[in-house]
Amino acid sequence: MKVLACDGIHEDGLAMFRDAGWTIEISDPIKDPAKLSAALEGVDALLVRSATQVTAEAIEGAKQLKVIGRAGAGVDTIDVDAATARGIAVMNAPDGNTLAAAEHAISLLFSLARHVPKADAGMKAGQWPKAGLTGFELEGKKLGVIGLGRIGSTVARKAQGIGMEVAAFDPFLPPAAAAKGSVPLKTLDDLLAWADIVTLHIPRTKDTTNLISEARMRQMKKGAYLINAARGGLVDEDALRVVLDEGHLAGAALDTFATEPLQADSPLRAHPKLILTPHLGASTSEAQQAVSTILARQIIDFAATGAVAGCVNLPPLTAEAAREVGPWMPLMSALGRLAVRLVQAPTRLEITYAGRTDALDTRPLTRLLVAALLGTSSGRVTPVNALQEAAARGLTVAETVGGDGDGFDRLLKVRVIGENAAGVVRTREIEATLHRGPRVVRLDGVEIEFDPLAHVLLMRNEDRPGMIGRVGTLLGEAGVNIINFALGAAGDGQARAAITIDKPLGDAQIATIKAAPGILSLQQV
Ligand SMILES: NC(=O)c1ccc[n+]([C@@H]2O[C@H](COP(=O)([O-])OP(=O)(O)OC[C@H]3O[C@@H](n4cnc5c(N)ncnc54)[C@H](O)[C@@H]3O)[C@@H](O)[C@H]2O)c1
Ligand SMILES: O=C(O)CC[C@@H](O)C(=O)O
Repeated sequence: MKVLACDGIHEDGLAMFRDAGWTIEISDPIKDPAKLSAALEGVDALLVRSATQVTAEAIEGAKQLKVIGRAGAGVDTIDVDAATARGIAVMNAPDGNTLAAAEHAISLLFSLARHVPKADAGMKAGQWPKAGLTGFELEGKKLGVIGLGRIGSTVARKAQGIGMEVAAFDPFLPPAAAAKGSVPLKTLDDLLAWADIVTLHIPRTKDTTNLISEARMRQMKKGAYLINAARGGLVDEDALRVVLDEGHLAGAALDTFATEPLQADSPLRAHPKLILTPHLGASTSEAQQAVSTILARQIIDFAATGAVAGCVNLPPLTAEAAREVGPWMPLMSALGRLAVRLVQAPTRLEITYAGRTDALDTRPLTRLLVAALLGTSSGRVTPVNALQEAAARGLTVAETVGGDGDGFDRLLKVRVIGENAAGVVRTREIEATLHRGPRVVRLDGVEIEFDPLAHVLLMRNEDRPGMIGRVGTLLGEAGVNIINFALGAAGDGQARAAITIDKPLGDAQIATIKAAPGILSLQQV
């Protein structure tokens, strides 16, 4: 497995990849999508911070890429929709830099209150710039936090610690979290009108872009301050200069910008009421060590066991749950491939997990079966995009959990339904379990047992003596060994057989057996 690490990923995480046997390629930020696309050739996992933009174009041809890992929180630099459509998992490590980002926001708060950057610049320029740098005290001032998630709530706690009055706006906060928090919630309008300082801690999305528009800045108190250490594009930068010039806002501190790096000639750089830092929120050695190692653990485990943590486009699966579903995974893939051989172009798939299902997380199993079923025909389908692809291709997937295991500890029933070219609806049913490995135990209600991972011939024949011998002779003549011959009476004068063989048959050999008297159908799966 190979990882491409861009943007300066901390060595400790890279060492974990090396220890797990991965090959590592380290790169400076790759800004050109065509260059990134070329660099992704043969890469299984891409690691980025905020500099490398992972666009749809960049990952379009990345055949081997399985995971994009963001060593940090915001995934706005990654086209997650494009990654999902290509079946690529996107992971982040937001817990690793919460403290660093919160502390940086607090440092900007103090810098604004006490003019630290201006004082420092004046001193370095040979002045004694005391006059004009009178600040204000933070204790007793009102801090309005927009976004009370990991970073926002940490900022709130620290600001309360220095005696500030804190309130927040976060319409998406789960009610339980809102109820137990010590930070009162306000509407955005009320918060803007109430706060002496407003600090942003929300992701950049379609809905939050330019959230702090000129109109919103004008809702803030005259003489108030604004801090954006979350994401560029949340604040209208042109409007900010206008309200600062007019004196409506007294100052602002920005760590993040609509375009990064900020252009050398940006008018923001020269503004006397602005404090600027170059996206330093996560730049502590502790945070970089943490995000890199958290991400490495998540990606290594995902590749090795299927455990899913910190993934924005797959449901989580704990290591314990992954251990439980792990043995079922080869069976699911095999059943997906078998289902589509039985009914080509299916329109409906019904999966029932019966028997003991309490500890079984069925979501990854269903995704795996659907991925195998759809991936057989075309395109790159993985558990990440399986359900999306199913919907796009007109395949309805229904999952039922529970029901009688029919004597098995766990029994999996797969019904696959589709129409042939003549409009005839076909329904086939497979029942399978794990018993000394993957086992199909019934096919269309007939008890025949076989290993769906092996080379298998599925046969329908007239239920009369001599059939086994006839087929055995023909296979022997074809130089093929029979490993197992499972036969079951279908009750309609016909029998079903699953013949496990040691190597696949060629088309001509299949045609010869099919033509034998009494053989009604023969299919190699
Ligand atoms: N400057 C940096 O280096 C740096 C470092 C880390 C994170 N960040 C930024 O900080 C953001 C927040 O990180 P986090 O770990 O706290 O994320 P989080 O998901 O824990 O919290 C985000 C909060 O914002 C809320 N929210 C979403 N949309 C909102 C809206 N329109 N109005 C109000 N609240 C809204 C959510 O409900 C959530 O509670 C990240 O998305 C990232 O962009 C920046
Ligand atoms: O990697 C960085 O320096 C910034 C990361 C930060 O913006 C994040 O979203 O986690």
